[in-house]
Amino acid sequence: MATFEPELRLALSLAREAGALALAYQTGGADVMQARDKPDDAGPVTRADTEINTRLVAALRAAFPGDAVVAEESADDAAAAADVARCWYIDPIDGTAEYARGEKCWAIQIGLCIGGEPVLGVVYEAGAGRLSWGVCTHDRREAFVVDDSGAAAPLKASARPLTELRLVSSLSHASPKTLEVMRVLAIPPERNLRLGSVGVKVGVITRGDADLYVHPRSGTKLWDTCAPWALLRAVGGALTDLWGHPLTYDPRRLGHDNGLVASHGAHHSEILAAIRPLVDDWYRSPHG
Ligand SMILES: Nc1ncnc2c1ncn2[C@@H]1O[C@H](COP(=O)(O)O)[C@@H](OP(=O)(O)O)[C@H]1O
Ligand SMILES: [Mg+2]
Repeated sequence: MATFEPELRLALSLAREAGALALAYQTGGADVMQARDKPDDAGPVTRADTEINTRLVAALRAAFPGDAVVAEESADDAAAAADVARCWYIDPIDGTAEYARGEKCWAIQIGLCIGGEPVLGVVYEAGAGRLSWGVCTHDRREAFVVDDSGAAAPLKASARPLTELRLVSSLSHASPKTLEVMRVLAIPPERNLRLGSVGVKVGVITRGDADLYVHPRSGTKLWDTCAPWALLRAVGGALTDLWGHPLTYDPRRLGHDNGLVASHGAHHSEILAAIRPLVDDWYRSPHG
């Protein structure tokens, strides 16, 4: 039986350790965080991103030497993972822009894909004191959220009807296309919660506090979605590109160039159908 207990235990302890380091640096202020911009408009990076990246990659390689590890701040060698069945995708800090501004909506994300399918995910929102984990395999389907006191509760997505959908969307990478999505789905502004980090946004759906996350543009990468998608799969949610195609986890193609639609699952196909005329209008054909 594949329960992935050793993998889960290690990922949880690494995430907690990394979260403590990131919080210590964030509390230290700008001089300690050392935020700078990556080349080619790739967004900000801080000392916590690079140091946590190094620690997580080393620990996972040591514990599981046969596995591939693809991590945001050392992704130049990602293509070498293409022929390895088990691949970890690591985002040392997702929502770095928010982290560097001293906000709370960022997360340490550790995900494991097997044969291109996310089976295990840990998303630690250290600033918010919330750690979510999920395992979704043939033998085990479980997802929990644990607070800093250690109290754990099972994750459970909502099944709010199409007429009452609550949206989560990007804070730092907003797109005017989101307003068009809100118009066709009749979602008023007060039902659009804007937050940093894919893991934080998907986390809101896995706790039933929102139903839908749309990122109507490129820019997210496999390490942004792997761990959150494992959580969402475990609670019966859905995640596709804007056309409804499943996401592919091939380390030779790191970008989700066709956007993201994550939902509680119950109305995913209706949501895709409602936004399809917009999507067709935005792009002549799926690219990437
Ligand atoms: N248009 C875009 N350009 C660059 N990066 C983008 C992007 N849209 C999303 N991302 C990346 O996707 C992640 C989630 O974005 P957001 O928090 O806005 O939802 C962030 O990862 P990092 O914070 O790990 O760099 C961010 O950099
Ligand atoms: Mg990220």
